[in-house]
Amino acid sequence: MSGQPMVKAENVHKSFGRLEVLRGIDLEVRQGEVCCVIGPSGSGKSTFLRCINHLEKVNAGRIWVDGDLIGYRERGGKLYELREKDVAAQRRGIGMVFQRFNLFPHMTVLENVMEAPLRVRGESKAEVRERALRLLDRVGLSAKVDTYPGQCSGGQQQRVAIARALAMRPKLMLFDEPTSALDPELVGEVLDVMKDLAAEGMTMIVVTHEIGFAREVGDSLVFMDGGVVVESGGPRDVIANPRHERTRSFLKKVL
Ligand SMILES: Nc1ncnc2c1ncn2[C@@H]1O[C@H](COP(=O)(O)OP(=O)(O)OP(=O)(O)O)[C@@H](O)[C@H]1O
Repeated sequence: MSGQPMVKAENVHKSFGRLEVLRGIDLEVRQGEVCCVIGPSGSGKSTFLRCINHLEKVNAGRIWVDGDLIGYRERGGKLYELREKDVAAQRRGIGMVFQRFNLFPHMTVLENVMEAPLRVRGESKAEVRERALRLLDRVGLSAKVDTYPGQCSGGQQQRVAIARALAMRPKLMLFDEPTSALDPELVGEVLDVMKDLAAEGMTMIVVTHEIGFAREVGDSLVFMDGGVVVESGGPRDVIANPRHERTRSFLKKVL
């Protein structure tokens, strides 16, 4: 395992107007680690994920992904914001899966997975197509490649969204409550795909309410509340022996 963390966040602050949402987040995620993030609604989990790929700009603090400072260039102790095309290049290395799948409804499943690589890379259509088909096979959707998102279940659409993110060959995957919008019977099929990804060594940060998944698949568990990391550690440890009262009372509600 390399010495450099895949993700390093240092004293990250983010406010929306007067609302201070992140109040000094520190976090390190190693290469190949599955880091699960839990916490009450409004604690800043989504905002933190969005800061990692610069969908939100931090007000203070820094985030590095694979050694790259996200959104900024540092020179002479000062930070300069990167140009949009450089931010876009950084984002290509970071796959994100949202609660709502946001697929293009007028494109087939296969076209959805091919869209981004065709738009940004100099690969041939045949290469992109082959990779997209392989990824759709991997998420169990070979039979659905020529259908439209509207003809797929929520679980299938979310698996397409995962394949779409993987099509950019990310080094890091961010999941923002990927199963919260699904009917309960469809949750397992999405979690299984994520489990496989984890087993293949993908570095993942997963905001989730699925405590079972965090316990079983997570290498680390982070409990956020009020815009700070209240505690973190091995998932089984944090779940069985929370050190803080806030973690204890949150877990009591969700377990
Ligand atoms: N673009 C925005 N503008 C203003 N307020 C925002 C914005 N994005 C998030 N917020 C506010 O920031 C706070 C934290 O939101 P965030 O979505 O990060 O929390 P969360 O922990 O992910 O919650 P949940 O579990 O409900 O998704 C909330 O009060 C939310 O209303």
